[in-house]
Formats: sequence, C-alpha cells, structure tokens
Amino acid sequence: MKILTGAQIRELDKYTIEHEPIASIDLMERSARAICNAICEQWTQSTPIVVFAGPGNNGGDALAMSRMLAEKGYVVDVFLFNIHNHLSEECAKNRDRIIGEGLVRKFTEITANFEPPQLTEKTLVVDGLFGSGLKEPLTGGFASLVKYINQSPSQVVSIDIPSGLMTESNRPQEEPAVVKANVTLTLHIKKLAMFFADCQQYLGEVRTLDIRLSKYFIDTFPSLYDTIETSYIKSLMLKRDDFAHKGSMGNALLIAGSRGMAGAAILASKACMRSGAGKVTALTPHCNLNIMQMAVPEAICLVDRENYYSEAIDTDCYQAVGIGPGLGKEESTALALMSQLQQTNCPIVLDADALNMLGAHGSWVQQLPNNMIMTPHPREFDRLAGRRITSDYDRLTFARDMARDLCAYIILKGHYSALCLPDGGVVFNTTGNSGMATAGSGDVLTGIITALLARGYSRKNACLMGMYLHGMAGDIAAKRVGKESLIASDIIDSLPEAFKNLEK
Ligand SMILES: NC(=O)C1=CN([C@@H]2O[C@H](COP(=O)(O)OP(=O)(O)OC[C@H]3O[C@@H](n4cnc5c(N)ncnc54)[C@H](O)[C@@H]3O)[C@@H](O)[C@H]2O)[C@@H](O)CC1
Ligand SMILES: Nc1ncnc2c1ncn2[C@@H]1O[C@H](COP(=O)(O)OP(=O)(O)O)[C@@H](O)[C@H]1O
Ligand SMILES: [K+]
Repeated sequence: MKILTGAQIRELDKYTIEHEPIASIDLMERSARAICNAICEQWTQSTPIVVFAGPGNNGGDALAMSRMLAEKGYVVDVFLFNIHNHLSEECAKNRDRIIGEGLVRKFTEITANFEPPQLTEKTLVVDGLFGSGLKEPLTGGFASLVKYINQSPSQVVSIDIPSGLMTESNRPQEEPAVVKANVTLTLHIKKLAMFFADCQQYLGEVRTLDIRLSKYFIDTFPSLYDTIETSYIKSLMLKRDDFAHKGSMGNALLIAGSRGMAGAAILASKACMRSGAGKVTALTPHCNLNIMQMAVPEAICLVDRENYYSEAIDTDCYQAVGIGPGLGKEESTALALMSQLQQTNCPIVLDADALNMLGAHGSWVQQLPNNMIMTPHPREFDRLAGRRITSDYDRLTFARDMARDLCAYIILKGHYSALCLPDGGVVFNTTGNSGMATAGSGDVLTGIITALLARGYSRKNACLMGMYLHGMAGDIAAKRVGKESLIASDIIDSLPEAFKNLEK
C-alpha cells in the first residue's frame, strides 16, 4: 500500500470528490459513519463520550460522528473550538446540523474561555481537534487542552491522527503537545509518521478505516513511500531448476566473526545456508575455526591468521559477499575492509561493524563504490552519518539522501524496516515483531540477503525479500516460542516455514 504525504492526501480527497463524484459534505458523512461504527464496535452505549472538535475538517468529522453516536443512543458532550471565529465550510455545516438536531446532550462552541469537563475513567474522549491539516506544533490553549486530556484517566480515540502529531516530520519537543491516544482511527491510508518508532507513544492501536477514496488515484499517483505486499514478494520468487546443482545455486561468502564473536558468523552462515544458497563460505579468524565447523558443518571455512579479519581476499568465485557481523573494529580490519570493497565485483552487504568502521572513518563513506547494500540499525546509521539524528523522520530523510548520493540500498532496521533505494524511493517492511529485538537477529538478516543475492536476485529484490522473509520467520518463531523467549536461532529455524509460505 502506498503511503501518501499530507499534501497528497488532500489531492486524493479532492480527486475523489471530483471524480466519484461525491459532495465533500457527503464524503465527511462517510468518514464519520466509519468512525462511528468503529467506536460502536469497541464501546457500548453506556460509555459517556466527550468529543473535542477543532475548526477544520478533522473537527467536521468529529461533529458528524457525534451526531451519529447520539442517534444510536450514546450520551455525547461536544466541545467545538472556534477561537479564531473561522470554521471550514464542512465543519460549520456540521455544527449547524448538530444544533438543529439537538440529539447530543451538550454542545458548547468555545470562542474564548474554556471550562474543561470532568474526564473520568469511564469517559471515552474522542479527539477531533486537528488531523492532516496541522501546520506546526500546538501551543497555548490547545497545548493545555492536550495536556489535560493526557493527564485524565479516560480512554482516548483520535480521529485520523492524534492531534498535535504531524503526518510526516515530528521533531523532538521539550514538552510535546500531542494527544496520547489508545486507539487511532486513521482514514483510508496510514500516515508516514505511523511508521516511526518515536511516534508510537501517541498512536496506540492504529486501525485504518476504508472510506473508499479513489483507488485509481492511489494506484497511479507516484509516491516516494510504499509498503511491501505479500503478493509482490511471492511474485519475485525464483524457481529452482530441477537440474540445479550446488554450483548453479550461488556461492556466498560471509566475512564475519572475531575472537569472542564466533556466534555472529555462525548465525549469519546458518541463515545463509537456510536461504537457498548452493554454497556458503565463511571467512573467520583461526581461533573460531573449530566452533564454526561444528556449528555449521555445511559451510566451508577460510581462516584469517589473526584473531580478527586482517586481510582482504580474492572474491572472484563468489556471487555475493556479506561483511560485518561480529567483525570487531581493529584498525587493520578497517583497512582490510576498504581494500576488500575496492577489489570485490559482486554484490556486497555491509552490516554491523563494517558500518561502524566506515562511520569511524567519515570520509570513507563518500568513497564507497556504487551499489552497496547496507543494513544499519538506527545507531549504526547515525555513526555512518557522522552525527546524532534526533527524529526518525530526519533519519529516514538522511538515509534516502545517502542512498541516492551513494547509489546504495540502505535498510534502516526497526519495527518497520525501511529500504531506501538509489532512485529515492522507500519501501517499508510489514513483517516482524518485538520478539526479534534480541542479539543476533541482524546477523540473520545479513545471512539471508547474502544468500538471496548469491541465488541471483537483484539487489533491490534481495533486500525486499530478505526483509520480508526475516520478519515472517520472526513471526512464525514468535508463534512457536513466544516473543519473550525468542532468540536469533529461532528465526533461522523458522526460515523453512517462511519460504514454504511464499511458495504457496
Ligand atoms: N472531505 C472530507 O470530509 C474529508 C475529511 N477528512 C478529515 O479532514 C482532516 C483534514 O482537515 P483539514 O485540512 O481541514 O485540517 P485539520 O482539521 O487537521 O486542521 C485545519 C485547521 O487547523 C488550523 N491549524 C493548523 N495548524 C494549527 C496549529 N498549530 N495551531 C492551531 N491551529 C492550527 C488551520 O488553520 C485550520 O483551521 C483529516 O485529518 C480528516 O480528519 C479526510 O481525511 C477525508 C475526507
Ligand atoms: N520491535 C521489532 N519489531 C520488528 N522487528 C524488529 C524489532 N526489533 C528488532 N527487529 C529486527 O531485528 C533485527 C535487529 O537487528 P540488529 O539490531 O542489527 O541486531 P544484532 O546487531 O543484534 O544482530 C532487525 O532486522 C530489526 O528489523
Ligand atoms: K485528531
């Protein structure tokens, strides 16, 4: 599903209104009906409802929904904030309707002073103050109202997006004036901010309500942001030739591990073997040789004479190279890494310490050959970027720019890992769960993507499929062992099931 910016969503609304065609007041009626139904599914008529409506169409939605809830027998008190004496056309129409019908218990239009109502544990607050039209952080009376809502013991439902949260960029504020919702009922399309870790505290459970906005517009309008679709991943699956042999299924090399970090190399190699590569070779320090051979007997081992990776090797016989898990940060490792990157011609995945070493030698990042695949978690990305980035939106923007400048494929890892492409596009992954927040799960991803590259997937497809399979294997593992007990090896053990799901 595409993710549209606030400005694009406005165009989508406009297009739907013109081409369905439907009057904007009727589209608001449709949105309000969907919101009303979602509330009725979760809260009974005995729940007292307090609605805070703003001056724009988010407020209009809230007013129309209040009327519908009242028609269904809910007790609804409505506060409409009209402090600048200006309401959007549809908001004003809905105010008139609400007053005309007289079904809500109390309707108050605030033009100056506001006496806040009592909000109890039983109350359901509906937040319809601001939606996708918010231009800057809330201040003054609105900030105080948000604070009042957040300090109350009431449950909160936000319409479209919690008021105070911007649809895209949200920089950290000292005292953020953003409603903390229990449930966000977002209209038709998830907003970009909903994919960021630093916005989650405001969103609660996000439910997307279908309000039948133009499918044609969504399908044809170019968008920078997209999410992975299962059907698309399935369509990418390469067939396995009946006459395949290990030499034709890809030879993958992993450069991983150092003294005390054999585990990273083991996890990456095992994941690589389980992801379809014909042959996997691990280059690892001699001190890890025995454990590697015992733990992953299927992999071939090459040894570095030091206790860490110290020398680049010839990679002509490999179809993909993964470098970084557990590599350590010795200076000679960093030098070997750079020399390796210069002399390797096949696709390369850079992860973990490989990224940390690049970050530590800032100017090296700009010298990277084109087409690198990088899989940083947020802190690794900040090191790569050479500065501490304070918001997830800024980090994504930085990663997008870097992917374009370096012609690289950057997977910014997280709950919704984001693949930033050389053409400036971003694709969010939708599989995976918090059980995967456990050491070594990133090493598994490196192994998977390296295998897919060796198998012959393009860089873009290997990244998309790798993220998706990794998360799906994590989801299968979580069902089996639970999120608390999940460890990285469980993700590897679930890879066969994940692949089988894609073959269905
Ligand atoms: N046509 C329709 O009926 C539809 C309505 N929708 C609803 O409309 C909303 C968007 O409506 P609008 O574009 O009117 O925008 P909003 O209702 O989000 O807010 C616009 C109002 O807020 C004011 N404002 C902006 N930033 C402010 C700030 N920092 N402090 C104080 N006031 C501020 C603006 O001047 C304007 O009066 C969506 O979120 C959704 O709820 C659409 O989603 C679906 C279609
Ligand atoms: N809460 C979460 N939801 C979904 N995926 C997660 C979550 N936490 C971690 N992951 C995934 O697990 C992996 C963790 O990678 P990383 O931090 O590099 O681990 P390590 O360095 O220990 O191997 C990433 O692919 C990330 O997307
Ligand atoms: K809202």
